[in-house]
Amino acid sequence: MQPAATGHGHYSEADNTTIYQLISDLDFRCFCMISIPLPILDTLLAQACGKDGDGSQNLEFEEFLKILKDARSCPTKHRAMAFAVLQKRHDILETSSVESCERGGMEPLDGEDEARTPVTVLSGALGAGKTTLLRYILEKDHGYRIAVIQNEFSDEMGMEAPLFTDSKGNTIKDVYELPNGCLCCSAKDSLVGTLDVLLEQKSSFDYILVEATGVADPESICEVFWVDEGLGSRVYLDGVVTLVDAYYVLSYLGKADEGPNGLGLETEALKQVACADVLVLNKIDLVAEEQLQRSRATLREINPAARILESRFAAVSLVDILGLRAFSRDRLEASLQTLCTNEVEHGHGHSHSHDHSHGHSHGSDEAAPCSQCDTEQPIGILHGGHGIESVLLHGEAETLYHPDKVRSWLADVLWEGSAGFVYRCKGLFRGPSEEDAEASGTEVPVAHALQGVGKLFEIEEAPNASAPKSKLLFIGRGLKRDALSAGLQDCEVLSGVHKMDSKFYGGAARPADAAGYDINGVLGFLQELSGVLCCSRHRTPEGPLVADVATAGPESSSHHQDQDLGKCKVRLAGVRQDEQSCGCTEEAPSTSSTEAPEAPAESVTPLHAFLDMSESEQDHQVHQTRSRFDTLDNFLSGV
Ligand SMILES: Nc1nc2c(ncn2[C@@H]2O[C@H](COP(=O)(O)OP(=O)(O)OP(=O)(O)O)[C@@H](O)[C@H]2O)c(=O)[nH]1
Repeated sequence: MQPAATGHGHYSEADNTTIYQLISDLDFRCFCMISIPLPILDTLLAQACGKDGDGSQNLEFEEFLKILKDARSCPTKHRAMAFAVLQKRHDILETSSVESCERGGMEPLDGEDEARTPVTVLSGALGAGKTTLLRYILEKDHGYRIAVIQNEFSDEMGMEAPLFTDSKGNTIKDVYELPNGCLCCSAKDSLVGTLDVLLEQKSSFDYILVEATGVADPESICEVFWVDEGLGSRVYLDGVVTLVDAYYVLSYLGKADEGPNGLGLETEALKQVACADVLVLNKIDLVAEEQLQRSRATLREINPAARILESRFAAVSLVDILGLRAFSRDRLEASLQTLCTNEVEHGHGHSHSHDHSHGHSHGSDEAAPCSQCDTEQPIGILHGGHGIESVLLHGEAETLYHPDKVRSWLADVLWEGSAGFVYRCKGLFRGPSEEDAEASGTEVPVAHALQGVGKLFEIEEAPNASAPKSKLLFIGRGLKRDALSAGLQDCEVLSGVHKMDSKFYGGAARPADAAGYDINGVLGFLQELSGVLCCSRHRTPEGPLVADVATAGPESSSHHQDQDLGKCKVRLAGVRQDEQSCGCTEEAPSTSSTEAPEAPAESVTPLHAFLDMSESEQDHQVHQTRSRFDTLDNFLSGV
């Protein structure tokens, strides 16, 4: 198959008849790496669908068609995430853990709530009191008709399915036990299946409680509700309630000091705390007040945004754990208000840490604003000796953040781990509305709500929330606060420039500023990555350079058969402006519209140079380059 390019460095406008051919020969992984402008996606889809009838497609083709449809069905603002879907499908990343951000419906949207059933996930370490809480809930007169999904980790550990009764002593029939396996692993499919079955007979209940095993990773469970589009239209995650055994909590969580290599159950326990919306510190009858205080402080350190309740035999007020709408945009405000921070100069790398376990605690039932931290500073770091930290980023009152840039940045943070391991993130930030950002960039700031669990996140406008200052909270392990701070700073809407140029440059003044490389570098990179590009380029009347990346195809599909992340890294590194070998220049080239782009003589960072770097330097380089690549995505999608 011959590419559409007419020769080295000579490109023609995309020829629709060849697009499908080109793309179908592409290594999908290469394809995934490229942001595809929507019109191109349409063309691809049309071409692919046109191919439908001729009986020549195979399984791979059908998969490809589905990918295209998925990508196309994403609203424009989610397109970047559609590519994550592609990535996921084809396991592009080493970790195989890039997850789709296609939200299945985690957050109850206005007007949709009634049609959907709330789900509360009960998590907590082994023996912390989950079943006790479940029983307590079911026996209360709460007005909900609750269905229960339980999960036992193994037959050996599993007992007879316990009998649950309601407030009138009647046996509850809607109790479903999932087969062997941990909910976050092998039993995940069973959970989806069980929910499907349950939802078929929705008339008998209006609330679902899922009790996870003590070793379940809550992130993975939340994904079920977030990622599964079919489910998401019928259920929403109301909140994650984590039971904590007051007797064991300190020793349990303290063990995580052993570091990432010593991960055992304590890591899951930490995650369960980190991901919680509500923490129930149970079994307080077994501990002295002093231990209780330290436990509260520890929990507060790990998850400063969660509400902490205390209980004996899980007796808590049900309004504090059910019907939380914890992922609701409008609830974010209140949850963020409880956070206090300490000082780090925004963007200047000057930092202090601050251990909240000393001097003051926040009380048990509600985190009141902290008197010691009432002067809000740009970044707050809260951490103790358990290895989990929280970083709270603050924006200046007048600073706006571009939602698409924030998405790209978060994709990098959550999927690439560029700023540590983030278990949970949430926040509100001020920025132009999506509409404004996509159109002319006229800014009428609105609040945008961020919710993230594990690698999944969602950003939505939150018109009802007031965000006088942007606040983003990250909870995780090994968080790099400077990287987080710098990343957020990169998302700022630059005054005066954004309005004029954001459509093309994602807020930066010039292409070189926006992406850190010029179009020759871009083309060289894409060419190297994917073979040959069909491109045209021209200058707009205002002067900026616009590239139409129509499609890309390899010289031969086998060329990329063995492409793995390592090689992608090298190729990605090839577009770095500071890599002389990539041929990039800082200024936008002055080539006229009729000129074909010159492919750089050497578009790849020499492998030996890359390999000679330390792992952290490599990661840094890849991170840098990926950010630029994301900016390139913005750039191209604005064309
Ligand atoms: N003293 C005391 N015991 C409690 C309390 N809450 C629960 N228990 C007991 O702790 C034990 C474990 O409680 P469960 O509710 O089964 O704990 P679980 O989290 O469901 O346990 P797994 O399913 O094994 O993960 C039971 O014997 C409970 O009666 C409490 O507040 N105080």
